[in-house]
Amino acid sequence: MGRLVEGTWYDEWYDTEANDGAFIREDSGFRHSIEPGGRFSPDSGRYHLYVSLACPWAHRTLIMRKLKGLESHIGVSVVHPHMLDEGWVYDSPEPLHGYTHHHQLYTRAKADYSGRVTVPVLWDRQEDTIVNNESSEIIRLFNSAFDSLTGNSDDYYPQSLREEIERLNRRIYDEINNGVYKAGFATSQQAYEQACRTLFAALDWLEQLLGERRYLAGAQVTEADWRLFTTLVRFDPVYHGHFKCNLRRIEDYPNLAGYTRELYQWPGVAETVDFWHIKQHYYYSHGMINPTRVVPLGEGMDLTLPHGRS
Ligand SMILES: N[C@@H](CCC(=O)N[C@@H](CS)C(=O)NCC(=O)O)C(=O)O
Repeated sequence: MGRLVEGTWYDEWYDTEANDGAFIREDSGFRHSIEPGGRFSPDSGRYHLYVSLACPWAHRTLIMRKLKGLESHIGVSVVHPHMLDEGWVYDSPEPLHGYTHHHQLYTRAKADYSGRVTVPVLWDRQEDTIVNNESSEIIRLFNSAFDSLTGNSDDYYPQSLREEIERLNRRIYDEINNGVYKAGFATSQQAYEQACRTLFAALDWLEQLLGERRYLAGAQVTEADWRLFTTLVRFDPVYHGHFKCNLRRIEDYPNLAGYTRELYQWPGVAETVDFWHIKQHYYYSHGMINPTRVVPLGEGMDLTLPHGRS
């Protein structure tokens, strides 16, 4: 774990001291768009996606790449699950530049880059730079920018539901997606308890909502569901133990459990879920939380059982 400061790599853990033990996530640094006729146009083979199979943010982009039929148009490289003092690394050199370290991509894009070095990264081969490293924006690019290329016009961010999706995303991001990290990375009792209680209040809210609606925004699956799914699928095997989010398991929530199973069983989605990477990454990488780096055996609930939602 570390960061770049003016293009030089420094090994350091998150600084929570300045914030009374609370973890505060840094904003992503590259935020370009892809549009026909723009600087970055939606061409086949032009873009490459760098991901971790463990990372819930990167996982969103893999799901959207799959659902939108982009696999033959956008290549993928996967980092090793252990993120240690050199940050994310590649088992074998990545195909575009032969780099072994993910931070080399950041300094390739910006020689004096300062900030965290995260996945996912969407890379442009043509300009040899990072288009975007913010998953919430990458999934929206995937949702619509390449439709004329793929002929796939499935819409996970439909105009008529945008307001509701944004409302859901805001609370789910803050209290659940990022909420598990706030609980897990907290270094004071108070910061942990606050994050943990807020997280479970939000899960209780969703349990009720999913008793009234098939999917979060109503009758159709939207990006809000996929953004939530990548946290839910990691919850019982990792966040419940490793991040101390242990007031309840997802399996203890009938609606959330069925919903997680349904989304896992959605065509193409199970192939994007890799529990070996997920467990290895969290339990092995965070030495300050799990100093022995022993990885537990359990994988949480059986996601292949009938989901029972209709
Ligand atoms: N806001 C970013 C967050 C991405 C993120 O934090 N990824 C984690 C992996 S789960 C990472 O690469 N962390 C490395 C670090 O913080 O140094 C997004 O959603 O794309």
